[in-house]
Amino acid sequence: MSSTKDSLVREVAEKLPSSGNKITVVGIGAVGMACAFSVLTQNVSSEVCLIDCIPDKLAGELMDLQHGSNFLKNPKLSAGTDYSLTVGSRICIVTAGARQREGESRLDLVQRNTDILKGIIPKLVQYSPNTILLMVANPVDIMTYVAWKLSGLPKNRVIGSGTNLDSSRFRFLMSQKLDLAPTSCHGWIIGEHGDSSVPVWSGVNIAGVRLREINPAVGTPEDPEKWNELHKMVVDSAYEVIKLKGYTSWAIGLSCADLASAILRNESSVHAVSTSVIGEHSIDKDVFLSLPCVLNANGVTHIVKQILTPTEISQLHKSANLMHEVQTGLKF
Ligand SMILES: NC(=O)C1=CN([C@@H]2O[C@H](COP(=O)(O)OP(=O)(O)OC[C@H]3O[C@@H](n4cnc5c(N)ncnc54)[C@H](O)[C@@H]3O)[C@@H](O)[C@H]2O)C=CC1
Ligand SMILES: CC(=O)C(=O)O
Repeated sequence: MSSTKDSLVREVAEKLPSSGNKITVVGIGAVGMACAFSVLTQNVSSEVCLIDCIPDKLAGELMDLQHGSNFLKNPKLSAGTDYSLTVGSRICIVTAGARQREGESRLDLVQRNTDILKGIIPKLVQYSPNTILLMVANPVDIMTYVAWKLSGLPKNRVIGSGTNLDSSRFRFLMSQKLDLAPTSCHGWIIGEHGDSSVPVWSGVNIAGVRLREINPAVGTPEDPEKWNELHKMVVDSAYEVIKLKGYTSWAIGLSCADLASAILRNESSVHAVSTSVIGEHSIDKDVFLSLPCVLNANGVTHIVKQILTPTEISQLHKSANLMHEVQTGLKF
């Protein structure tokens, strides 16, 4: 007797195994789930695979998302500890790792998270040799360098979420000070995603009107309006949120969905992401830091040659030197 399904539908052609826009999220803690949720609710991808080392948590998160399928666009979801599930991923978002406890800096996590990546990156590349790695675990610039080394992938396909988040925080804070929408406030934070990040005050503008043309002291200690406090608030943001709720999640999840969308849609849009910066702005260290990058289906294909002031270049060099110093002591 034929099954109900066989009586209902007749196969006329083979189903394709994948949508072609599969995203894997490794590490399904607060950040990983915020990434997955943002990707799904914003229709960035219709196929999401979750990987972690805790089977029950994976099963629970998978069921919870599946129960919401009717309110999404019928996504194909999978989850497990077995990396064969990740096969054919266009993007792998790597959030697995320890997070800062209150008072810890991102750099304090470096060896712990390097050790974790050793067990993750080779397996991702084994099952998805054409993938783009989007690194999120902290300290993200160094983890991006480590992932590049462990993966054997070309540099353009190993990207760190970098200061896309810091730039968003900056633009939000600007919007509060000017009573304008964040998307109308233009400003870039480059360098380290962390304490040595660099605000590009020389370029901060609204509708092409640079704030430095109105007030040449913007972003300097001499400024009576103390605009430079905005950058301090950006640097303090993660510490503040971690103190209040234990971790940060929603903004980084949205930031990663924004980056994944640029890649899958082959947008060639410009984002502050962590990339190899040796040779940029005379940096002579083999480190990854954020600069404005053109993102598309081949990862980072161009770096925007931002015109920086001598102060901004010197701050960027400090970021690069710090990353290099920490990298030199790494065991991997
Ligand atoms: N780049 C950025 O802008 C941001 C980075 N982060 C970083 O993201 C990372 C994750 O943060 P949370 O999600 O809050 O931490 P969490 O503790 O909530 O989640 C981490 C997850 O990783 C999993 N994991 C650990 N080792 C693993 C392994 N070997 N294989 C697979 N899964 C493994 C854990 O089981 C857990 O589910 C941290 O390093 C944090 O500092 C957090 C916010 C922003
Ligand atoms: C934790 C972290 O890196 C952030 O929220 O910026």
